[in-house]
Amino acid sequence: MVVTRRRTFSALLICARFGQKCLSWTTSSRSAVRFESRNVRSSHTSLSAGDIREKLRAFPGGSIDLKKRESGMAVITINNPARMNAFSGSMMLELEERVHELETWSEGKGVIVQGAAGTFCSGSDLNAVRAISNPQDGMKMCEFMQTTLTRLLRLPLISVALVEGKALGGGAELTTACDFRLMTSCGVIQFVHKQMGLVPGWGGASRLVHIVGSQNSLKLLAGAKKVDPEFGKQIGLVDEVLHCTSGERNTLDQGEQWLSQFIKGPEAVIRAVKRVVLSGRELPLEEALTAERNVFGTVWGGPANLEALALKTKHK
Ligand SMILES: CCC(=O)SCCNC(=O)CCNC(=O)[C@H](O)C(C)(C)COP(=O)(O)OP(=O)(O)OC[C@H]1O[C@@H](n2cnc3c(N)ncnc32)[C@H](O)[C@@H]1OP(=O)(O)O
Repeated sequence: MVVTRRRTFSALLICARFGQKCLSWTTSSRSAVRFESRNVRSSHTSLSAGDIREKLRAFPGGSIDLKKRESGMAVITINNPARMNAFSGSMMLELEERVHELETWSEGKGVIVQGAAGTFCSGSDLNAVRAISNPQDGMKMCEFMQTTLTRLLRLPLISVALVEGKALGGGAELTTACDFRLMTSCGVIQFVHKQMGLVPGWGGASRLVHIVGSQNSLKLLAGAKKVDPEFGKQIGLVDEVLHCTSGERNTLDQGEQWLSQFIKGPEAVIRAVKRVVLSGRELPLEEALTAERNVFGTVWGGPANLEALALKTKHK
């Protein structure tokens, strides 16, 4: 973990070797984030992550399952069907472990995040929420989930949230921590926080503004508006609508088929694509341009590039 204290947003370091440490910046006097090509760590000096782990561990149930395929596609399943895939405390901890596994998976190209048993995720487990309902614990839980979801979004893999059934509260926030959102025709994304007397805290509001803009975000958050596939596509939250069929397998097949069009080819190139988009999304232009050059250097003259040149590839 790297903690560099600064008073402003501006400290930014770009190093030449994108393959290892690439970029790091500090975000405020209270927190620091290190962004590496394969790793993100966040630490708030006034809040201890250690004791929230203990508290989260006290709320077991469900699991976060990860399957990594030889094709370079992984599937994360939010698995707690008895509670509509709500996040228990132990599931929050497990998600962090699964994200770490993906950070160290050098053959990976894509990841699908889905819910078990025909629904996506109903947010945090309300039983755990009741038990840690003081503001300090709430903020620590948010810090923990923000860090994990930021790391999920920054994986060098193209990520897809596969929304079958309902994505509510923290479940809606989770969808925004993926590059794309696919939704079955009977799916719903709803930021129900306002109806719970809350606002998003897992980073979902900040990411939502980047995806759909502030006007649409206000509508979704202040109106706790249900997003069906048609409205989702209209505002740019949903990238593709899938058939609503019975059977989880079928929906996953559709999701995998959709994602496979973007992860064809060598992993070095796919991961480089994700990295240049990530730096464009997260960095000021000058820094993004430098990062882009550095990533370019990792593929220029590389095996895929040389092969394409040898084949005299034409783009008809
Ligand atoms: C980060 C901030 C947050 O995430 S705050 C949490 C936001 N989420 C919510 O408020 C979801 C509340 N739940 C609901 O609205 C409904 O249960 C939904 C998800 C629409 C499903 O409705 P329905 O199909 O009728 O099933 P149901 O209500 O009988 O639920 C089945 C069992 O699942 C449980 N469940 C559901 N959601 C949660 C949750 N978030 N935490 C804990 N348990 C949950 C229900 O209580 C129900 O359990 P049981 O069968 O009564 O034992």
